Amino acid sequence: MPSFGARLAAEFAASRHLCAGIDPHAPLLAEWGLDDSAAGAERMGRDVVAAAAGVAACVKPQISFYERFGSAGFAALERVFADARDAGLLIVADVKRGDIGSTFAAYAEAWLAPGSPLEADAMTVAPYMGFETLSGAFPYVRSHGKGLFVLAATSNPEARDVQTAVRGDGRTLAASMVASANAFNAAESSAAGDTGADSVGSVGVVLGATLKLADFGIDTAERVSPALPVLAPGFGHQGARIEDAAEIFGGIGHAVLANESRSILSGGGEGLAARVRDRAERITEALYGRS
Ligand SMILES: O=C(O)c1cc(=O)[nH]c(=O)n1[C@@H]1O[C@H](COP(=O)(O)O)[C@@H](O)[C@H]1O
Repeated sequence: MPSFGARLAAEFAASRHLCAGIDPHAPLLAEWGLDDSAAGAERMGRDVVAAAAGVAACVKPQISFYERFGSAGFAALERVFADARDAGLLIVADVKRGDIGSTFAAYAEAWLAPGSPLEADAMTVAPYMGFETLSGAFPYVRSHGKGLFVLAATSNPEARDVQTAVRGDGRTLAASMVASANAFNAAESSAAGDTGADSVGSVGVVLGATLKLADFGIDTAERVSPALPVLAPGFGHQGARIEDAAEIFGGIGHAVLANESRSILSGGGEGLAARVRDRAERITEALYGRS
């Protein structure tokens, strides 16, 4: 299995940078004429997968909306994942897990181990118990083509106080997560002898598109090798404009996955495919000046 970074690099080479969010909020299910149930959430998820196939780089199911329904929700999610795998879409499980190392390792097993019922390609992780607590996921990253997206500078306004806090070494908490992800990727690529100019790391960060990243101590002009994958939520409903992606992310924009969830899902199931295609074209145009 190629590394997650290599699989992302293939998506970027095909100019695919959209991450289609699967967030079955109750009001959206109602708008789609679906029940607020595991079956409704499954239908919406599978429809997003069908619309995103060949158009988006990945789908990002937000697990909370499935967890609401207990075991039925997880069974529904397994079928959404199966469709995504069949469609060749990368699956980013938005689980935002974080814990002491030994427990985190079990979360990593649940979401990243080959053959696990909920096997995804990458998961979102909360590093606020220490970046090193994430190490239980590293064997899946190293040997099974899996990836992580580490929360660094999140799109929500409440995050600012915590994530701009300055550590003893002078770095903001957000910038230290970026540095840790870059250091992991650099060490892995040199161990693997994969230092090509187009190489992409397997451990990325979450940077909200709603933010002025400089305020978080993040230097977007700094191009690193391997490239740092950036999962960028905040477009659409939270106010950031996909047209501004190049301006927001600067030199690190070429490895951005632009996520939109509610703005793609709202308006009912009918126009879904057109909305997904529209966002995919717009992000390509924003990053490359063409669609
Ligand atoms: O990790 C995430 O995906 C995430 C991080 C962040 O900083 N902000 C953020 O909104 N998200 C997720 O991205 C999605 C955004 O949804 P919309 O605002 O509807 O596009 C939700 O699933 C959030 O949980």
